[in-house]
Amino acid sequence: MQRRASSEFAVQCDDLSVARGGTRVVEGVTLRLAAGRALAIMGPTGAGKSSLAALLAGADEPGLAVVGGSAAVEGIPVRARGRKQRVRTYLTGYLSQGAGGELPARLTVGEVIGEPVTSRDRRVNERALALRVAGLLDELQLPLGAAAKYPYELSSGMRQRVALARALVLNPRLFVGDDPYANLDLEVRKAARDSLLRRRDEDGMAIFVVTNDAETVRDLDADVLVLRAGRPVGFGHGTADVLWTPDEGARIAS
Ligand SMILES: Nc1ncnc2c1ncn2[C@@H]1O[C@H](COP(=O)(O)OP(=O)(O)OP(=O)(O)O)[C@@H](O)[C@H]1O
Repeated sequence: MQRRASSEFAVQCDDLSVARGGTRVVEGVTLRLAAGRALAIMGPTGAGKSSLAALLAGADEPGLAVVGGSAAVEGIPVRARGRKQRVRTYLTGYLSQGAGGELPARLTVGEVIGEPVTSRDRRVNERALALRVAGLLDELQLPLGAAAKYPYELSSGMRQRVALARALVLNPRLFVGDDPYANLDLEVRKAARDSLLRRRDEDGMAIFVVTNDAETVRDLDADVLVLRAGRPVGFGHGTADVLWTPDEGARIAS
């Protein structure tokens, strides 16, 4: 598939509202994420963080829909269907919440990682793909031999890294990661972080993460948007200088 020129913003939402199964779970979110930058969505459980991430990543979930305002990824509206939708999902790497536990059981790890490529292009150069998969395994500190194994043969931390490799295999313009370091111990977490940062700094990949971990925010030098019950209640750069909406400011001070 042809790559398009990157647009000014990897993600642009204006007064966006999102419903899941008919219930509004995100209300009135306006945000910008530029190429080469990172944005962290924070907030308590049920705030709508995963719903927003899934919508922007183009998750295949029938009940998830824009019900107000607009959102675009790399300039392509998320409401667009057909070819535009395919291009948008091609440009986006998505690591969903719990992705490591939901890898296709019947594929080998090599096939799992390569699937975003093989499912889009049947005439793939197998050798080039095998090299790309091997490069990702190495980068994420997985043994080369893991490519021939099945997901159930790996630890949960290894499966999480396989899911991350799969999200990165198409060299996305936007990475959407929902709790990306779940199940990773400190050492491999550093490898995962370095892969994200290298793509951000060298290729201009934008990073959109759902996390409540201040260290992750600091590592990524991320802007922060805090959601509560679907509504934006705080915004800032890093966790130290978040500007709160008046209601939330009073709530936090009290
Ligand atoms: N698959 C689903 N179908 C319908 N409603 C859902 C689904 N998943 C989540 N919800 C609902 O959507 C709302 C927002 O949930 P969401 O998972 O987006 O929040 P979250 O901030 O990511 O929470 P958490 O930190 O617990 O993952 C919640 O009320 C939740 O019950």
